[in-house]
Parts: sequence; structure tokens; C-alpha cells
Amino acid sequence: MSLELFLDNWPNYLIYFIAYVSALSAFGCNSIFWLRLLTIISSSCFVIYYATIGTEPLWLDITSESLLVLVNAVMLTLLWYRQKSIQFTEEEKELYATVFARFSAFEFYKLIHVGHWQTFEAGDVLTKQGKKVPALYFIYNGEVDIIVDNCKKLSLRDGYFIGELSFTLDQAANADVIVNQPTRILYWPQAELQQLLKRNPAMKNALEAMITQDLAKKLRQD
Ligand SMILES: Nc1ncnc2c1ncn2[C@@H]1O[C@@H]2COP(=O)(O)O[C@H]2[C@H]1O
Repeated sequence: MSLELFLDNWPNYLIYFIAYVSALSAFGCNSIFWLRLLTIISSSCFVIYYATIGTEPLWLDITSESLLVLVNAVMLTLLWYRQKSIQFTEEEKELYATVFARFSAFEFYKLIHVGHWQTFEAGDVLTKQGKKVPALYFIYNGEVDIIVDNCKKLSLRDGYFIGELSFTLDQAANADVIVNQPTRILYWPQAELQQLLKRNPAMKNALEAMITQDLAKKLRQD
């Protein structure tokens, strides 16, 4: 390409460059929102490029790129509408903002949907050492005692998971866990949570990362 030709057409090449970089970035995105938005930007630029680069507009390319813009714009609108219609309680909003920020709003909604909120009273037993654990618990507000071989090892307060070991390793509980004051807990029955995570690999990764962080915090306490 001669310098003269390049200088004559530089706005077109710039548009092509933006389209190409946007498409590349879209392929590298984990977030469906950004993937769709970048695809819209990329395909819109390609439409302009194909409309202006030749002596005649390239109608076949313009049509296929326009369809990509249309499909992604519709899907993005649906995504926005779905996110907007999700309603969380005050407790759930706080949890989402502080602890479950790795999840998208819709993923968190699905997580909350299979979960149950309950206020446990002092003396309630969450897990029994050597017994199967029915659920994965998250302490929202309160305190529980961890008891191993009838000996209290420590107490855990807000922000800790309980039952994450048996959930991850599919084993019996390694401790009795007993609530020692009225404690607000969000819990997920193990089987239902496993099913949900099987259908949503991104959620599985996010929860595993949270459990890893939780275990690291617990190791520091020991
Ligand atoms: N040493 C410990 N420190 C913190 N938490 C513990 C400790 N031992 C047991 N737990 C918690 O008690 C739970 C008992 O059930 P899990 O073994 O599934 O998961 C265990 C942890 O959540």
C-alpha cells in the first residue's frame, strides 16, 4: 500500500483498527455484558468500514455485521432488564456488596434463590463430628463454637462458612458446630447447591475462590 493511498483512506483504516481491537477484546472477556457491548462497537465500526471503503458499499458484509449488532443489542437490553428487575432484601444487598462481589447480580440472585435464611438459637447444632453435613452455611450475623472431640477449639463470627470442608471434599464433618447466641445464617442444602454449580461453572469458580479465602482466614486463626 502506498503512503498516498494510506493518507487518502486513513479514517477508514482507523475505523477498521477500532473494529478489530474491539472484536479481539470481546473474545478475551469473561463478562457477558462487556462481550456483547464490545461486539456491538466492533460490528458497528465494520458496518461503517464496509460502507465507505470501496466505490460501492459491500452490502453482504454490511448486512451480516448489522445483524450481529441487532442480535447483541437485543440480548444486552434483555440482560439489562433482567438485572434491573432483580430485587434483593437489605441483608442480601449488604452481603452482595461486601462478600459476594465476585458474582454478577444475576448469579447472586440464583445463589440466593436456592439458599435459605434462618435465625438459629443458642444450642442449635449445625454439624455433628463424623456425620454427614446437610448444608453449606454462611454466618451473616452471630457466633458459633467449633468443637472437636468434645473440646472447644474456637468460635467463629460473621463472614465465615461452616461445612465448606465436607461440601468440597464430600466427607463427614470434622467438628461439632454449635450456635452460641442468636445467629442469622444463610445456608444452602448441599445437593441443591451442587446442582446449581454444575449448571454454572463461573459460579462454581467464584464460590471455590471464596472457600479458599475462608480456609486461609481460618488457618490464620488456628
Ligand atoms: N480448626 C477449625 N477452624 C475453623 N473452622 C473449623 C475448624 N474445624 C472445623 N471447622 C468448621 O467446622 C465445620 C464442620 O463441618 P466441615 O468439616 O464440613 O467444615 C468444618 C469447618 O467449617
